[in-house]
Amino acid sequence: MTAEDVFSIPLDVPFAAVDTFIANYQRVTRGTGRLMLFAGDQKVEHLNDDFFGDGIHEDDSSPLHLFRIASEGKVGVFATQYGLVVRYGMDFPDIPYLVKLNSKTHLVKTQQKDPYSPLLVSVQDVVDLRDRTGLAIAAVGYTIYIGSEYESEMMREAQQVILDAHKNGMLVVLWIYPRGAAVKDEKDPHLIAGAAGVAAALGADYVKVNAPKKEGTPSSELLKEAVLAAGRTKVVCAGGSSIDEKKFIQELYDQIHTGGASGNATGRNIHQKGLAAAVRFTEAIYAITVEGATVDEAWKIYSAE
Ligand SMILES: O=P(O)(O)OC[C@H]1O[C@](O)(COP(=O)(O)O)[C@@H](O)[C@@H]1O
Repeated sequence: MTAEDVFSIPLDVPFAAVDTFIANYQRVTRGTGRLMLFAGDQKVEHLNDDFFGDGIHEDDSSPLHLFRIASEGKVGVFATQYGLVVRYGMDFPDIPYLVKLNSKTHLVKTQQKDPYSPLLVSVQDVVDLRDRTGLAIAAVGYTIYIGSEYESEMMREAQQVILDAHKNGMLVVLWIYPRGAAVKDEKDPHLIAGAAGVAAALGADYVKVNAPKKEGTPSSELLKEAVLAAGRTKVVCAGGSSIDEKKFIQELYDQIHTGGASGNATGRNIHQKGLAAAVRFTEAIYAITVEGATVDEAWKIYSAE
């Protein structure tokens, strides 16, 4: 264990919120610090492309599928937008939630305009919902596109989100993507490490980055620079489009055990499956991420009918 692995409560969590912060951390990581984040924010991010069409199970065509998976599967935290939480949360009170505070669609391409994704809902709205309903809203999330001409506005909002969330005992996951006309290679390992460093400087608990890529070096090796740059902010990697399950499990294992990642943020690879397979895949991912399973053990969990 290094000095970076030690769980410490950030100093912007006031005394009155410390117990809530610790309880949320314990709940979403089972006390391991490793986060299995089930990403269900693509209804906005990718419109219906991720939910309907070739290779996507028909179960995925309704938002209910996301909630069923999060409820029946093994998930550290389920990330989705505020509107979905208020529409379905009454039927799924046991899910640990992360409310994604900003989102944008993919219709306007970065060649047309630099991305900007302002807040849709405030931390206070989320706190009010949590306190009024008793839902287990353990965290909030925010996406920053560094390199965009609007990065300063997103950074300022993200900083405020962290202050407000910590004041209320909630964890914060920042999604940070280098993106926009100024960015030549979004997956450049040095740039991804820069994104991880931005999250550390803002005081995020977790940062979600894309897995770095560079010809000739395994991605998990490249990830080490980002994990070092992030320091006490823990790094989790994005899932990406659906791939072969065994390959996914191996990549995740390598990200954690070679790259030093503290978990994963996975959407399509889970929810594009039918309910039973999706639930089994959450169990396999959870086993690798939180329970220290090997690739073979996780594969057995997924492939057992
Ligand atoms: O596993 P997935 O489906 O890639 O989801 C992980 C995350 O990546 C996103 O899909 C966004 O990624 P992009 O902006 O690169 O498309 C988020 O919506 C989601 O939280």
